Amino acid sequence: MLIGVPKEIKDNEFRVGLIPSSVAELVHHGHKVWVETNAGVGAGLSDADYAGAGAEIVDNPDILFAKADMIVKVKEPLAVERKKLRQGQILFTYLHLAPDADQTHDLVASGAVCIAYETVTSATGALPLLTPMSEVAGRLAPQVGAHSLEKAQGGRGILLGGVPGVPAAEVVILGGGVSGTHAATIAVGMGAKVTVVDRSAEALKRLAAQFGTSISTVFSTRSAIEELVKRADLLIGTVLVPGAAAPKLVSRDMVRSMKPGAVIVDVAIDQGGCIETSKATTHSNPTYVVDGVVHYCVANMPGAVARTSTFALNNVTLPFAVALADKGWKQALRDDPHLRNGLNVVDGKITCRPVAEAHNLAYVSTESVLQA
Ligand SMILES: NC(=O)C1=CN([C@@H]2O[C@H](COP(=O)(O)OP(=O)(O)OC[C@H]3O[C@@H](n4cnc5c(N)ncnc54)[C@H](O)[C@@H]3O)[C@@H](O)[C@H]2O)C=CC1
Ligand SMILES: CC(=O)C(=O)O
Ligand SMILES: [Mg+2]
Repeated sequence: MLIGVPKEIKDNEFRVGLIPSSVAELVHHGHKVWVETNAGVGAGLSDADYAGAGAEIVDNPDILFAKADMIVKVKEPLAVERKKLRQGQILFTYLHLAPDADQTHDLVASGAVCIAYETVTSATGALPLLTPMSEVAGRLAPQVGAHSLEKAQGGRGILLGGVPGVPAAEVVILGGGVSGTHAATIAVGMGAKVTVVDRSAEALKRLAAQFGTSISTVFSTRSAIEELVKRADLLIGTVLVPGAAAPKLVSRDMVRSMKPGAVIVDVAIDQGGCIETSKATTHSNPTYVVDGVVHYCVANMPGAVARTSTFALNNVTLPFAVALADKGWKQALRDDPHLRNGLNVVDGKITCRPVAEAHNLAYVSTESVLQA
């Protein structure tokens, strides 16, 4: 199989779909890999590194997209990339389709086989291809939140950890899954007073066992969130319903009730965000202010630490990329029910129920596609 790795073109996205050791693995399995010129340079990976691993360096992304049997990327294809996809071509990357009608329509129209990292599952019910990036984004959230709380950034002028004699900031984290847990780790480490909200009793129990009394855990209800949001200096949104648009847990009125200069970091923005006033921003222009509250809603936070993130992502994506390349997509999906859950769109059909529901489009089961 010919595998194509284009350079990411999203704003300040420096990650890359395959690292040289992944390329070497695929080449060892008898595949050809084309990597776009400078695709890895933002993650500290040169064209020479890729050539040394057996890749061919290709200047023109149009040719790479036109020829490759499988495209391996990081972020969702932007409109110009979507135009280059073709019937039957495999696209293996993050997609986040539920909040993105334009992308969904374009992928349906392309006829491509679109497998989303974020809906691949594991035997434990986790999302193994989302996990490492949720770890990264969770760990970044208190860091960018602390920066946004600085006066020059429009924030309240509060130091997350306080100092002796002056209280620490109040950090409220909505969602205590992967990203929320990692956000709590860093916020506690910075000395903040941390509360984590989740609707899962299991998640709350796990958090209490992990953090003891260094955080508070709260069951997710509207009134609990209303009270906590008012008190928060930094509100971090990390809730997820897999495949679906994020539930809007914080209304515009709740945002209005926040302290002037408080900060929201909506990590869940890639699934549409869990705060009514959130809209996606970029690393070039990461924040905006609504009702005196600074919003940070960057949808590709891990791109900021591209080297760490690229390696972490490849550790989990490589076995699936190899299976897709070795067996072809149909057999790979037949053999692995967890990879099968990654299929979102194929041959013009939507095979991820939450995505179909989000856009009021027909749902077709992956199993029926595989039988055809
Ligand atoms: N902005 C960015 O750059 C990045 C964003 N993400 C996003 O972060 C989000 C979180 O991902 P993970 O932590 O891996 O998910 P996860 O599934 O590990 O955790 C989500 C948590 O939200 C909880 N939850 C769901 N509905 C809730 C509700 N109504 N009230 C309270 N809690 C609720 C779940 O019980 C779960 O514990 C996802 O949307 C993911 O795509 C991940 C990486 C990078
Ligand atoms: C998960 C995701 O959206 C990211 O890593 O950018
Ligand atoms: Mg206010």
